[in-house]
Amino acid sequence: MVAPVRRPNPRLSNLEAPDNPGELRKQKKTVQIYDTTLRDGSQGEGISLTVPDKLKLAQRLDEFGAHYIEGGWPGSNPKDESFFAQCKGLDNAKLVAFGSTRYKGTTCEHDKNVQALMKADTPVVTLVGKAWDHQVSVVLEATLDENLAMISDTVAFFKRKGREVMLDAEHFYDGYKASPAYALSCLHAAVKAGVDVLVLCDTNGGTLPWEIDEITRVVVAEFPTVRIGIHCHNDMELAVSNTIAAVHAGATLVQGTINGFGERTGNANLMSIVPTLQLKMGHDCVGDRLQQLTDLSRYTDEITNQPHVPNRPYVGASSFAHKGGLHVAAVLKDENTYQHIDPVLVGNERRILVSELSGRRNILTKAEELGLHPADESKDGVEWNVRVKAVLEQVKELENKGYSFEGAEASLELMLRRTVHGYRPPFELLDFSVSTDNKRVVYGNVLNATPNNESVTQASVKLALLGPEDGGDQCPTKICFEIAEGNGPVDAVNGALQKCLLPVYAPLRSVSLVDYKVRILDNASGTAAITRVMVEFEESSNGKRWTTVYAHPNIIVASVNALMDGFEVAMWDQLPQCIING
Ligand SMILES: CC(=O)SCCNC(=O)CCNC(=O)[C@H](O)C(C)(C)COP(=O)(O)OP(=O)(O)OC[C@H]1O[C@@H](n2cnc3c(N)ncnc32)[C@H](O)[C@@H]1OP(=O)(O)O
Ligand SMILES: CC(C)C(=O)C(=O)O
Repeated sequence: MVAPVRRPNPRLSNLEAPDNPGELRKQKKTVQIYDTTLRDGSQGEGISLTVPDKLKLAQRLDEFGAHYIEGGWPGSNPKDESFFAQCKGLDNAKLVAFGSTRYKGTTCEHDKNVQALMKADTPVVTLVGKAWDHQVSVVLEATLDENLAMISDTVAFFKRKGREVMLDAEHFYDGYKASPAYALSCLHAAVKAGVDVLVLCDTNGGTLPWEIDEITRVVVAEFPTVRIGIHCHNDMELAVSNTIAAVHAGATLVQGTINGFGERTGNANLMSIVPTLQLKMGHDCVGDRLQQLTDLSRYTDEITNQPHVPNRPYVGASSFAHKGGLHVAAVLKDENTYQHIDPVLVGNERRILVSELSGRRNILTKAEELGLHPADESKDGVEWNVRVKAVLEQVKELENKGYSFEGAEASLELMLRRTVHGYRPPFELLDFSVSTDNKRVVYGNVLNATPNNESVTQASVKLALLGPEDGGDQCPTKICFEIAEGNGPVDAVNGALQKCLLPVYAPLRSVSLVDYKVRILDNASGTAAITRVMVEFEESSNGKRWTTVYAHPNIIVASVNALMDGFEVAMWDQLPQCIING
């Protein structure tokens, strides 16, 4: 039987945020966070979590203050079953097992999926039930009444077993638009069977925020004593907005995933929803633990082996990165001029970038971050401001030639340090040369010959090792000439440089080249194009990383200079060992 329904009342539609704090406080409520990264999130392409990964993530979500953690679908695969067998001792969150309502034509006692859910032995069970008549006919190939019985039987079964039960009403919004009476009757069937939470799903992600608002209000009014939840997908990039709209309309539980991971274009991103609910709408979700947000997001990227997305709101590396000179100047006077919140609230930080779009203040801030202070630098009578201006001009000029300092702060640091009065580089490159011999070699006998190319690259470098300024006779400048072979030009030059430098700067042994990126800047010039080389280094003793940049029409010149700069950075804090007779 289909239950009677109330039609949506357009006058109920109201997307305006309360505009006075009193009203906001009145509406402030706890919104429960239901994380489904371990279940719906792992339906995202490219995401495959091991059981230990799932256990670690569940632990982190628990520490973060999620109210519910959906661990998986126990009837789906052995991995999820094993997760439920091992996941014990969450402090704050309730563990949830997910599965579908019983299959048609059977009973809960005989349904494999239902029995697997039982075996998972979790305090909470979430059931997906169809709420769109079209899907019932086409996908389940069941009658509308049979679907209602599948919902109510399964909810009642788990209620009898003492579980907290949620119904994820699949396709609810599309179902409501197609047939409001039937969609609501699915919810009524669950409520009559004792369901604890009705979760309205925008399964295909195709519903607009004002439709979510209007339909959610109808459900909230229809079931005033039942908790209403929301589950959105991001097919129109509206999953976060739609979730927020549902809460504004009365939902008190939100389902979503960390970083929005999920099938197709993903699920609603809890990393945007939680701070918005707390900081903009005054609801309570995880309290002060909101400061763990950025860490949680990046930890999850690591564990799922996904690249960090810098422009993710709130948690991205660029979320509070300021580049334009005017913005930087303003933010330094008052952060709120170009920031909508204090990044500390979500565990993130403000960053100042340096590029051709910078003004003086970008450079001044960087210099301060590096501990270079005007007071130290005026010994030669040149004003600090004059130096900064010179560096700014150099940045703009070099970016015009193909450099990019945003991703290579070490090169900027070098430029700043080199302007400091009395700065003495640890070495100077006097000469270098590289040659590659490529020989065609034929292996085997005449009948069965395998042609191959064998190449050997050799590099030589001539360096002046400068030593300390006051080294005098004890530690004079030394000329070093070394030759090395390598797999290619960069490897060979690197080898020769290290031969010269290691005897003088022993700690350089723990420095390695971890990334090497080449980009052709004016591809119209073909092989004569300017090449930008970025080299990333790592100091293994402390995990410190830095990147240098150089641009030149000759890829080898660009690479050697970026390498040399990287070594210079590594040698700043190290005292040279003098070699008198080396
Ligand atoms: C919107 C969502 O995200 S829902 C979650 C989707 N996630 C997943 O499907 C991941 C886990 N799934 C699985 O491991 C498998 O699909 C299983 C174990 C659940 C089912 O596997 P199988 O029994 O081999 O069935 P299969 O996946 O081929 O087909 C699904 C069956 O479930 C039925 N079904 C679908 N939804 C429901 C539902 N809400 N209630 C009851 N039965 C349902 C379908 O009608 C179909 O049965 P049919 O083949 O008799 O028509
Ligand atoms: C099963 C549910 C929660 C789902 O993913 C959806 O309907 O979008």
